Amino acid sequence: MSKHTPMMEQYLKIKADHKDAFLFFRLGDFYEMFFEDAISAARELEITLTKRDPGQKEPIPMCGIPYHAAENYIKILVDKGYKVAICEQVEDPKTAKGVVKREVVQLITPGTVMESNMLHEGENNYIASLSYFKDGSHVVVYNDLSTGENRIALISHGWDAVIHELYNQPIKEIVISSNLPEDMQEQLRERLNVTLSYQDEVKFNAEYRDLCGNLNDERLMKAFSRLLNYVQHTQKRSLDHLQQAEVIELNNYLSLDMYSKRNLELTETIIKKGKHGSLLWVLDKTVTAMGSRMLKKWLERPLLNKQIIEERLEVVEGFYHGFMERDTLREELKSVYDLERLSGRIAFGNVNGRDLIQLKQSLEKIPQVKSILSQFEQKKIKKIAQELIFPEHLIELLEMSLVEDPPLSIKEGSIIKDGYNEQLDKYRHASRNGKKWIAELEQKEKQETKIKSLKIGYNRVFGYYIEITKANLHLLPEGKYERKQTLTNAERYITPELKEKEQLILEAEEKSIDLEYKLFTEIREQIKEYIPEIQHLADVVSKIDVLQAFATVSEANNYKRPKFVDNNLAIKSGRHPVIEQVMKDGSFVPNDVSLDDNKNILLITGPNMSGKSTYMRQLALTVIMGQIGCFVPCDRADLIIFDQIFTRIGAADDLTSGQSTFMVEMLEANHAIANATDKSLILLDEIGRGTSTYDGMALAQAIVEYIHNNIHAKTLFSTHYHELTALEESLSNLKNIHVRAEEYEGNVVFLHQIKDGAADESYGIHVARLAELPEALIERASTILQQLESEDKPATRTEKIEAGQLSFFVEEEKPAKKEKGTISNEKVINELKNMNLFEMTPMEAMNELYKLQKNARK
Ligand SMILES: Nc1ncnc2c1ncn2[C@@H]1O[C@H](COP(=O)(O)OP(=O)(O)OP(=O)(O)O)[C@@H](O)[C@H]1O
Repeated sequence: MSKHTPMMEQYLKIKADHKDAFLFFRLGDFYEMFFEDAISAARELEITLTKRDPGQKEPIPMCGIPYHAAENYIKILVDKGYKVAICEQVEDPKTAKGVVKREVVQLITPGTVMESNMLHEGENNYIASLSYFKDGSHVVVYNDLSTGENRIALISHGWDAVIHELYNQPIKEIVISSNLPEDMQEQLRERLNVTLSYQDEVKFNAEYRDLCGNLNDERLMKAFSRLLNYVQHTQKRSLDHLQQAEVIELNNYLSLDMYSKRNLELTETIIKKGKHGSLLWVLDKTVTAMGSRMLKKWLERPLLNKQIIEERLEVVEGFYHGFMERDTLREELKSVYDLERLSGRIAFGNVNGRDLIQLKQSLEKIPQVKSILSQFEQKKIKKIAQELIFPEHLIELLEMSLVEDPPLSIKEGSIIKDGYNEQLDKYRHASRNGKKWIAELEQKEKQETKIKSLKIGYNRVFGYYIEITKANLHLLPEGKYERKQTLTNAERYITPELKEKEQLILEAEEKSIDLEYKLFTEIREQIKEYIPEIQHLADVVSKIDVLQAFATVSEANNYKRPKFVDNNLAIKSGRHPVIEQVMKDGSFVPNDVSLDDNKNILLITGPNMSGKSTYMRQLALTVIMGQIGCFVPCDRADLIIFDQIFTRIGAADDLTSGQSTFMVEMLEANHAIANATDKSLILLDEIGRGTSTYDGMALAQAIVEYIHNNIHAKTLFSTHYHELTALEESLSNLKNIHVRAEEYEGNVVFLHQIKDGAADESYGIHVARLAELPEALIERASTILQQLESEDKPATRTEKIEAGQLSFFVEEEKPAKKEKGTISNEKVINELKNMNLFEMTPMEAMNELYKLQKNARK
């Protein structure tokens, strides 16, 4: 015998199929949760935990929420990464025999929400699927259910590349096979902060054929099926708006690894994780939510194809010069609603009348947008105007059928226009006539009874009634009306005629509401046919919006159209697009950059805080802006099309990865070295500072040499190791530059100007003074510095290099700059004796050993 009631049995059975979701179990006007779900939901939603059958030996924990307020609670849970299974009563309780039948009608998960209050306007909400194949390749599918977008990428360079690809995308949930090794699952959870879902079935369903378009790789089809199977399993309804899968050819885009996406703060800042302060924040002058989403996608995938970049720049230039027309264009675009998400809701079946009016108003704007575009001189802009094809019949349909200001609900009538449907007109006529008859009756009765305050009212319980105040009751002839209700100050009456009319009016109203609902759903079905056209239109409008935004931001900040050249990168008076905005007062100091094949490594020295990292970042951001087709912050730019950007910049240490600062530094450097080509841009900021001086300097030098000799990538390398500036003599393609600072009355003045040659001083102590460290401490540091400088002992860094210590990493030994005394064998033995091996890193030990051996051989 089961210890549970039949309803509880039903609950447990359904819950068993939805173990990873909160089961919202419909009981009358509430969604109830039981057992563990109730305990967790009470905690997460801050609602009261109660007990079912409290008298029993083992009462069941329970909590509930009113069904009409469910959306807010679902949002809280989904935002926290949980899933919610909505279990409804699927038969009428009045006619049900035994326990009412219940079923899960929808599974709401972080990646599949459709409700607009759970989505961010300018951001996609992706659910992704990840599949791996025996040949070592992986396939990632991105789907945004709210817009219908489907995109697929094949990644053939192993697992790391998958993480780099997925990083920083607005993914809320990833569908994987339950066989994916646990450590990989862990990385997805930790690094990407997403909900993981499992779908092992990847069978290709014939229904998906249209969505697959021209996918011809079995791996892509399988991965896509994983996603579609899951989405269908969770949504259990029409997904007609899903668009044909588009393959992302990763080789067509500038590749930005995870570190660069983060370090360059393209779409969000490192610390606050917000848009404010990112490059997106500066560039986002779009006026539609669709445009804003497209801009973000462009920023994440800058182009490699010069022709497409030039086409975008061409349009931006056209918009740039036609500023009056651009202003008008922006105004018109502002009234175009989110066509992508509207079409998603149409297919999904959750649009209301207001959404459809927004659709109509947006479509009505298109002819104006078209006509403004055709006023621009630029041919490419005129061409875009022709791409704005919009379904005129749809406007007619919406115009004919819907009132201008429909209510939010689609079940209470007042949506459909008079004249659209004959039957509806008849019902409305009957109801209006009935109401007119009642108004006339009121006048007639007033005259007959001479009671001026007599009125006819209506309430849901008694229907229509005649109301007479107690003070006037004496004027009413006995038995004229039938008494229905007594109030403190009045009596309410009815008459058979009034009830007869009431019957007619109510019947007509009820029928017209039902009919309106039916007509509305029919209109919605008809609109579904237009979804591909609306989506195409949305795409073109988004593109126009992004390109006008580029022109707007370029004009406002005096950016210049870049020229793309093959070899010699030259930027005149370049600026950092974000910092110059933050500084606002125009005090940002512009700097030139020159990188050619003969001098493709710039070694940057200069005091702390002088602007080394800023200079490096500004180059990367300029390159990215150019390759997305935007003008760039400078007076003139000859840019090269880079295939990849690698960065190791700033203090953006990856605390979540559980790695030490130095390890992260090495990982990032290694990633660059392993993947960069001579078409890549590498930015390395103070490599080696995370370890002991010698280790750090040795590694820094070895890395520069490696890039110089083997990779030939354009590289910016900043360092505090002044000793490295000597490399200019041995590495022919390396050039020293420095950021200028001057000392004035004992203080350092940062000029933020880049000059040729190496910096002569480090000014570290001056910066410490700026940071207001105690004066006594600063003085002590100055004394120690003087001592160190005057001692000139073998341990000074310059000497280490000159003694050849670092040539362990160098194939060809550098000529020593100055003669320094050699170390005698006795000294070697003494040094060996004094060496404290337990306090040395392996690298330090190796360096020492090498040095000793070298000296012993002399
Ligand atoms: N070109 C410039 N014009 C005006 N201000 C600048 C410029 N470059 C940098 N700065 C200012 O100087 C500050 C420090 O810059 P940055 O972090 O690039 O210095 P750094 O040399 O890399 O310092 P550290 O060596 O300590 O990392 C920036 O936050 C910015 O406010």
